[in-house]
Amino acid sequence: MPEPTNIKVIVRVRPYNQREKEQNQRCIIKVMDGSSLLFDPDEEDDEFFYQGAKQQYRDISKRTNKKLTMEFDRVYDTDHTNDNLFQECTAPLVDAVLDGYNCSVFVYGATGAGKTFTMLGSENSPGLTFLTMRDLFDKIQSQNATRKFDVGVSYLEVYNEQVMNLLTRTGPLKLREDSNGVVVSGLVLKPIYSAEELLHMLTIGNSNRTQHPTDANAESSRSHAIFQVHIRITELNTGTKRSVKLSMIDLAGSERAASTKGLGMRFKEGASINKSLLALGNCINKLADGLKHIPYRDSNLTRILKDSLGGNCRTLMIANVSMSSLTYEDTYNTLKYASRAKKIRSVLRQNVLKSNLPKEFYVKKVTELMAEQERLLQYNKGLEVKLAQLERSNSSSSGSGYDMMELKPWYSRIDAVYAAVIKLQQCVIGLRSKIQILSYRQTLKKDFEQLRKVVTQDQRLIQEDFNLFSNYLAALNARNQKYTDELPQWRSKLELACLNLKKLKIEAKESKYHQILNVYLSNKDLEVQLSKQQINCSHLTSINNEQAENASLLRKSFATMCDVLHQLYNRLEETQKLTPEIQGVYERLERRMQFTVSETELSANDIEFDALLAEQQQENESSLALTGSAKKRSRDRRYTHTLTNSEFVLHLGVDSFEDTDSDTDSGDDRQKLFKKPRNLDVTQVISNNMNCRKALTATVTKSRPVVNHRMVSEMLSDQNVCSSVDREKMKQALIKSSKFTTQGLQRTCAAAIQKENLKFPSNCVRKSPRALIAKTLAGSSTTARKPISRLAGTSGSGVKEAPVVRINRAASFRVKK
Ligand SMILES: Nc1ncnc2c1ncn2[C@@H]1O[C@H](COP(=O)(O)OP(=O)(O)OP(=O)(O)O)[C@@H](O)[C@H]1O
Repeated sequence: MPEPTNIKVIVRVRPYNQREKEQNQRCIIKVMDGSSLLFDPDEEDDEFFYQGAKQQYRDISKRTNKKLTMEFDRVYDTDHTNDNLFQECTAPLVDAVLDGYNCSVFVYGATGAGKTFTMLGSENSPGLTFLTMRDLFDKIQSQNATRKFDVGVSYLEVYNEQVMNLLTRTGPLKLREDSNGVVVSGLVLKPIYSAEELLHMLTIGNSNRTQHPTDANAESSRSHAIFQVHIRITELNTGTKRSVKLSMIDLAGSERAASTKGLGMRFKEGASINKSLLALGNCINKLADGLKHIPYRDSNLTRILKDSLGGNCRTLMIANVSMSSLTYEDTYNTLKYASRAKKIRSVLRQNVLKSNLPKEFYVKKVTELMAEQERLLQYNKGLEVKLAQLERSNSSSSGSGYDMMELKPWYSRIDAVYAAVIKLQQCVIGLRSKIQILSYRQTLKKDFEQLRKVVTQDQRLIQEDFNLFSNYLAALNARNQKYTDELPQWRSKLELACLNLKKLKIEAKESKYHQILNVYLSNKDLEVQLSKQQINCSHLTSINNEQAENASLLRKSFATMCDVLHQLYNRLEETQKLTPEIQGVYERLERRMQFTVSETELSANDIEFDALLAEQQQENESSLALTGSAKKRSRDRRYTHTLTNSEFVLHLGVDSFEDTDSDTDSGDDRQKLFKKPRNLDVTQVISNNMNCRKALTATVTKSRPVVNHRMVSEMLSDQNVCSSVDREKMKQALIKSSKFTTQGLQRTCAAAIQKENLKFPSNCVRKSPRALIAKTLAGSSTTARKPISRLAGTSGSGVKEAPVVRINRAASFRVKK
């Protein structure tokens, strides 16, 4: 709020100077107390001497004393120092400046009255400007945490009505007026960051000030000096900005030309000074009288001081006077002006920078905020209504509402039962997996042992190794037995857990929360299924690794044995020691090896196997997504499928373990699914243990007789066999024998011919059996028929028995390998 205030006026009385002392002038100022003085008092010993004798009567030529008592805000006697003035008068102005008020201090008085001494002081006694600026910077430093200060200074002098920049010694500068008041054109503020810098600027300006000695003052300032500090204050928390200025003005001395005895330039200076001071006096008078029109424009000094005198400014006027009667008139004038100035009232307000935003912006903003407040109030009301509804529905747990507090115990019970089922299921399946793997190892070791016995000639070694083998086998047996013994115990625990689960499900069905609980139970069932799948998968991986390892070992051993065997066979043959028994063994061996299917058939198997895996995978995935009856139907389908592919199931050995959902699966089903692994023999292992493939190829091999039939027809065409009788017999015999592949059959025939007709090289049997047969037929029908008759079997039992073929074994084996 703007506050009306008066200019504060203080009077400072300086002591006598040397000249005054010498002239023994009387004291015209008597300081009565801190705020009043008596101008031109009566002299205490006002004695009148005439011709050296004291007279009883007063000197009638002497002027009567004025004895004017004057009141000011403060009167400082001669013994007061600059520091006293600072503490009492300008220090409070510093606080006012930092509060956002413009402040001015100006000194007024006759030349030599002590204005410069008061404002600038001396080395020993710094003046008000120095003390005030130092205090200002101290206070700025102490407020740096909450406010930002931008400080700039200017130092001007008005000399002979010209405005000069004392800091840059430039000018004259022009004055103009704008909305902010009087502005000095071209004046650039000097930014200041420390008190020292500021005082340095002050010193520079003082040194540039125009001074000339006068009769009244040896260092008389002939200009008005205006030192201004401009401060922009930014409140860091609110961002509010203020722009203030503190002006320290040292006026040139008011003087009478007579007293200064100025001539020429000095006279002109004096006239100019007097003109500006006269204008100042006029302004003060009119301001004191409360007139509206103030003639500030009468001089540059009053234009510059416009703010300080009648504007928004807290102003301190220091009237400097001498106590000597030598400056009687000047002192009287000074005191009169000071008294007048005391009556000037100004209206103060804090300087807060105006925002550039238009009023409409704030109106709009306020409207928006009010609308937002209204919206939030409505929203709040809505929330309160919803909260009340929720509280009501919570308190009444009837109807479709449910109470979590009641459901929690259900969830806890279900979780506990399912956790037990999953854990026990893991134990049972894990045990079975171990038993199966151990059984497999036992069987395999036994088979190996038998084979080793056959091939090892050193009986002593056999005995030693047999002991080791027996120990190993016994250890396997013991472990297997341990697991087998433990299994029933775990199975019964699992069954008990399944029973508990079943009871819990029935209980849940009868509960009022059955819908929620059913969903929860279904999820839990899926968790059980998932756990089972994971254990199965892990078992399959381990058993598959073991089998693959053994298969590799056996394959290598068998290859070596075949080589040895066929070398022995050749030796026997060469030495005519080949007996029908040995040949029969070979025959059986070859038959066993003929489980290998053709490339085409393998591809077909692969495709079917992949399709089956894909189907299985799909079912697994869909079973996870199914719940309730849909899941049950899906499971039934899967079990049916598994049973129809029993070979596949057997190979995996662990496909079906107990199903926890025992109310949907019969015990028989489980029994069927729970088969022990097959007792594997050597040939099964050689076939890479892919019994599952064999099972899957069963459907493919069904078409084999058709293939063979076509092959045999082709083979026994007119081109190959001349006699229709032989052809028919051979055809029948070969049709019965479904063990030959197309190429195998041709080679068999070719080998038989080659055996009988040694002129044919043996490699023809392998490379071009068909050509060999054709050549034979073309060369000699009897020669060609000879092996054929043998092939057809002369005993008459050829149809029932497998044809006895004298095969070139080496060629045959080479082909197979
Ligand atoms: N209060 C004081 N105590 C002691 N000496 C003072 C005091 N005031 C002024 N003087 C002395 O009086 C002399 C004149 O003072 P100063 O120069 O301040 O006068 P002035 O008013 O500035 O004169 P001008 O207007 O001519 O510049 C100086 O020598 C100064 O030291």
